[in-house]
Amino acid sequence: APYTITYFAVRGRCGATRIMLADQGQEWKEIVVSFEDWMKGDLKKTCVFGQLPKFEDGGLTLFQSNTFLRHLGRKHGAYGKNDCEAAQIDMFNDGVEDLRTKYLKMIYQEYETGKDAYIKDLPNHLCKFEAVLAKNKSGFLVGDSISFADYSLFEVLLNHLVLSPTCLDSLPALKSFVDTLSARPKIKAFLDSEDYKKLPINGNGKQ
Ligand SMILES: N[C@@H](CCC(=O)N[C@@H](CS(=O)(=O)O)C(=O)NCC(=O)O)C(=O)O
Repeated sequence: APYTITYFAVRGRCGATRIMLADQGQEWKEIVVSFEDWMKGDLKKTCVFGQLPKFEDGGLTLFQSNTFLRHLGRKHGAYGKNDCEAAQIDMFNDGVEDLRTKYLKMIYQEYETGKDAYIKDLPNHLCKFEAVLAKNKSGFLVGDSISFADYSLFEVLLNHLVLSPTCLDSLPALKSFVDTLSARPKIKAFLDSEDYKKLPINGNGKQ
Protein backbone atom coordinates (compact mmCIF):
# COMPACT_ATOMS: atom_id res chain seq x y z
CA ALA A 1 0.00 0.00 0.00
CA PRO A 2 1.38 3.45 -0.83
CA TYR A 3 0.13 4.93 2.45
CA THR A 4 2.19 4.99 5.64
CA ILE A 5 1.38 6.71 8.94
CA THR A 6 4.26 7.44 11.32
CA TYR A 7 2.97 8.44 14.75
CA PHE A 8 2.95 7.70 18.47
CA ALA A 9 0.85 4.79 19.77
CA VAL A 10 -2.29 6.93 20.02
CA ARG A 11 -5.42 7.67 17.97
CA GLY A 12 -4.83 11.38 18.55
CA ARG A 13 -4.48 13.41 15.40
CA CYS A 14 -4.65 10.34 13.13
CA GLY A 15 -8.09 9.18 14.28
CA ALA A 16 -9.99 10.77 11.40
CA THR A 17 -7.38 9.83 8.76
CA ARG A 18 -7.52 6.14 9.74
CA ILE A 19 -11.35 6.10 9.69
CA MET A 20 -11.32 7.77 6.28
CA LEU A 21 -8.73 5.32 4.89
CA ALA A 22 -10.75 2.37 6.21
CA ASP A 23 -14.05 3.68 4.82
CA GLN A 24 -12.42 4.34 1.46
CA GLY A 25 -11.24 0.71 1.34
CA GLN A 26 -7.59 1.67 1.58
CA GLU A 27 -4.79 -0.24 3.34
CA TRP A 28 -1.95 1.51 5.08
CA LYS A 29 1.24 0.79 7.08
CA GLU A 30 1.73 2.05 10.61
CA ILE A 31 5.17 3.00 11.98
CA VAL A 32 4.80 3.40 15.74
CA VAL A 33 7.27 5.70 17.49
CA SER A 34 7.84 5.35 21.24
CA PHE A 35 8.12 8.54 23.29
CA GLU A 36 11.54 7.24 24.41
CA ASP A 37 12.84 7.02 20.81
CA TRP A 38 11.23 10.36 19.97
CA MET A 39 13.08 12.06 22.81
CA LYS A 40 16.41 11.03 21.26
CA GLY A 41 15.62 13.73 18.66
CA ASP A 42 16.89 12.09 15.42
CA LEU A 43 13.45 11.57 13.88
CA LYS A 44 12.19 14.94 15.17
CA LYS A 45 14.97 16.71 13.21
CA THR A 46 13.63 15.20 9.96
CA CYS A 47 10.06 16.44 10.55
CA VAL A 48 9.19 19.69 8.76
CA PHE A 49 7.53 21.15 11.89
CA GLY A 50 9.45 18.97 14.35
CA GLN A 51 6.30 17.00 15.07
CA LEU A 52 4.34 13.82 14.24
CA PRO A 53 2.11 12.52 12.65
CA LYS A 54 3.79 12.02 9.30
CA PHE A 55 1.90 10.65 6.29
CA GLU A 56 3.53 9.13 3.22
CA ASP A 57 1.78 8.52 -0.09
CA GLY A 58 4.45 6.78 -2.14
CA GLY A 59 7.22 9.36 -2.52
CA LEU A 60 5.11 12.21 -1.13
CA THR A 61 5.80 12.98 2.54
CA LEU A 62 3.29 15.14 4.41
CA PHE A 63 2.90 16.55 7.91
CA GLN A 64 -0.18 18.29 9.43
CA SER A 65 -3.10 15.94 10.09
CA ASN A 66 -5.66 18.13 8.31
CA THR A 67 -3.41 18.11 5.24
CA PHE A 68 -3.64 14.31 5.17
CA LEU A 69 -7.45 14.60 5.14
CA ARG A 70 -7.45 17.13 2.28
CA HIS A 71 -4.98 15.08 0.27
CA LEU A 72 -7.08 11.93 0.69
CA GLY A 73 -10.20 13.99 -0.07
CA ARG A 74 -8.74 15.02 -3.43
CA LYS A 75 -7.51 11.49 -4.22
CA HIS A 76 -10.68 9.63 -3.24
CA GLY A 77 -13.45 11.97 -4.38
CA ALA A 78 -14.29 13.22 -0.90
CA TYR A 79 -13.79 16.95 -1.42
CA GLY A 80 -17.13 18.03 -2.93
CA LYS A 81 -18.24 18.24 -6.55
CA ASN A 82 -17.05 21.81 -7.22
CA ASP A 83 -15.04 24.67 -5.69
CA CYS A 84 -18.09 25.97 -3.86
CA GLU A 85 -18.64 22.66 -2.04
CA ALA A 86 -14.88 22.29 -1.49
CA ALA A 87 -14.76 25.69 0.21
CA GLN A 88 -17.65 24.78 2.49
CA ILE A 89 -15.98 21.46 3.33
CA ASP A 90 -12.80 23.38 4.24
CA MET A 91 -14.87 25.74 6.39
CA PHE A 92 -16.51 22.92 8.37
CA ASN A 93 -13.21 21.06 8.75
CA ASP A 94 -11.68 24.24 10.15
CA GLY A 95 -14.62 24.44 12.55
CA VAL A 96 -13.99 20.85 13.65
CA GLU A 97 -10.33 21.75 14.16
CA ASP A 98 -11.39 24.59 16.48
CA LEU A 99 -13.36 22.09 18.59
CA ARG A 100 -10.50 19.57 18.50
CA THR A 101 -8.06 22.26 19.68
CA LYS A 102 -10.34 23.15 22.62
CA TYR A 103 -10.72 19.44 23.47
CA LEU A 104 -6.95 18.80 23.37
CA LYS A 105 -6.24 21.87 25.55
CA MET A 106 -8.67 20.53 28.18
CA ILE A 107 -7.26 16.98 27.93
CA TYR A 108 -3.58 17.93 28.15
CA GLN A 109 -3.61 21.12 30.25
CA GLU A 110 -6.70 21.28 32.46
CA TYR A 111 -8.40 17.89 32.66
CA GLU A 112 -8.92 17.71 36.43
CA THR A 113 -9.86 21.37 36.87
CA GLY A 114 -11.59 22.03 33.55
CA LYS A 115 -13.37 18.83 32.49
CA ASP A 116 -16.76 19.64 34.08
CA ALA A 117 -16.85 23.20 32.75
CA TYR A 118 -15.80 21.93 29.29
CA ILE A 119 -18.65 19.38 29.24
CA LYS A 120 -21.10 22.04 30.46
CA ASP A 121 -20.05 24.39 27.62
CA LEU A 122 -19.94 21.62 24.98
CA PRO A 123 -23.55 22.04 23.74
CA ASN A 124 -22.72 25.61 22.70
CA HIS A 125 -20.18 24.22 20.24
CA LEU A 126 -21.95 21.04 19.16
CA CYS A 127 -25.19 22.93 18.40
CA LYS A 128 -23.44 24.66 15.50
CA PHE A 129 -22.78 21.33 13.76
CA GLU A 130 -26.27 20.11 14.72
CA ALA A 131 -27.76 23.05 12.81
CA VAL A 132 -25.67 22.31 9.70
CA LEU A 133 -26.59 18.63 9.64
CA ALA A 134 -30.26 19.35 10.40
CA LYS A 135 -30.34 21.58 7.31
CA ASN A 136 -28.61 19.23 4.85
CA LYS A 137 -30.98 16.35 3.98
CA SER A 138 -28.13 14.18 2.63
CA GLY A 139 -26.96 13.40 6.15
CA PHE A 140 -23.51 14.82 5.36
CA LEU A 141 -22.05 18.24 6.14
CA VAL A 142 -21.87 19.39 2.52
CA GLY A 143 -23.57 18.22 -0.69
CA ASP A 144 -24.84 14.71 -1.22
CA SER A 145 -21.78 12.56 -0.47
CA ILE A 146 -19.28 12.02 2.31
CA SER A 147 -16.26 14.32 2.55
CA PHE A 148 -13.11 14.39 4.69
CA ALA A 149 -14.84 16.95 6.96
CA ASP A 150 -17.50 14.32 7.80
CA TYR A 151 -14.80 11.87 8.94
CA SER A 152 -13.19 14.63 11.00
CA LEU A 153 -16.47 15.59 12.68
CA PHE A 154 -17.37 11.92 13.23
CA GLU A 155 -14.06 11.16 14.92
CA VAL A 156 -14.18 14.19 17.19
CA LEU A 157 -17.74 13.23 18.19
CA LEU A 158 -16.62 9.67 19.03
CA ASN A 159 -13.98 11.16 21.35
CA HIS A 160 -16.54 13.46 22.98
CA LEU A 161 -18.92 10.52 23.53
CA VAL A 162 -16.16 8.88 25.60
CA LEU A 163 -15.67 12.11 27.57
CA SER A 164 -19.42 12.66 28.00
CA PRO A 165 -21.64 9.72 26.88
CA THR A 166 -24.80 11.86 27.00
CA CYS A 167 -23.39 14.80 25.01
CA LEU A 168 -25.51 14.03 21.92
CA ASP A 169 -28.74 13.10 23.73
CA SER A 170 -30.39 16.44 22.88
CA LEU A 171 -28.77 16.72 19.43
CA PRO A 172 -30.71 14.31 17.15
CA ALA A 173 -29.01 15.21 13.87
CA LEU A 174 -25.55 14.62 15.37
CA LYS A 175 -26.75 11.41 17.06
CA SER A 176 -28.07 10.10 13.76
CA PHE A 177 -24.89 11.22 11.96
CA VAL A 178 -22.74 9.18 14.40
CA ASP A 179 -25.08 6.17 14.20
CA THR A 180 -25.16 6.29 10.39
CA LEU A 181 -21.38 6.57 9.96
CA SER A 182 -20.75 3.94 12.67
CA ALA A 183 -22.94 1.56 10.67
CA ARG A 184 -21.00 1.96 7.40
CA PRO A 185 -19.56 -1.55 6.98
CA LYS A 186 -15.89 -0.56 6.60
CA ILE A 187 -16.05 1.95 9.47
CA LYS A 188 -17.85 -0.59 11.67
CA ALA A 189 -15.18 -3.20 10.92
CA PHE A 190 -12.39 -0.75 11.67
CA LEU A 191 -13.94 0.47 14.95
CA ASP A 192 -14.35 -3.20 15.97
CA SER A 193 -10.72 -3.98 15.13
CA GLU A 194 -7.95 -4.54 17.66
CA ASP A 195 -5.79 -2.05 15.72
CA TYR A 196 -8.31 0.64 16.62
CA LYS A 197 -9.29 -0.52 20.10
CA LYS A 198 -5.75 -1.09 21.36
CA LEU A 199 -4.79 2.59 20.95
CA PRO A 200 -5.61 5.17 23.63
CA ILE A 201 -7.36 8.30 22.38
CA ASN A 202 -4.73 10.67 23.76
CA GLY A 203 -1.05 10.52 24.73
CA ASN A 204 -1.58 11.19 28.43
CA GLY A 205 -4.13 8.41 28.93
CA LYS A 206 -6.89 10.91 29.72
CA GLN A 207 -10.19 10.76 27.85
N1 LIG B 1 -0.86 20.70 13.71
C1 LIG B 1 -0.20 19.41 13.86
C2 LIG B 1 0.05 19.14 15.33
C3 LIG B 1 0.93 17.95 15.55
C4 LIG B 1 1.29 17.75 17.00
O1 LIG B 1 0.90 18.54 17.88
N2 LIG B 1 2.05 16.67 17.27
C5 LIG B 1 2.46 16.33 18.62
C6 LIG B 1 1.90 14.94 18.99
S1 LIG B 1 0.16 14.92 19.07
O2 LIG B 1 -0.26 16.09 19.86
O3 LIG B 1 -0.35 15.03 17.69
O4 LIG B 1 -0.23 13.65 19.69
C7 LIG B 1 3.99 16.16 18.65
O5 LIG B 1 4.61 15.80 17.67
N3 LIG B 1 4.55 16.37 19.86
C8 LIG B 1 5.96 16.06 20.07
C9 LIG B 1 6.84 17.25 19.87
O6 LIG B 1 6.30 18.35 19.59
O7 LIG B 1 8.09 17.07 20.03
C10 LIG B 1 -1.11 18.33 13.22
O8 LIG B 1 -2.33 18.56 13.14
O9 LIG B 1 -0.59 17.28 12.78
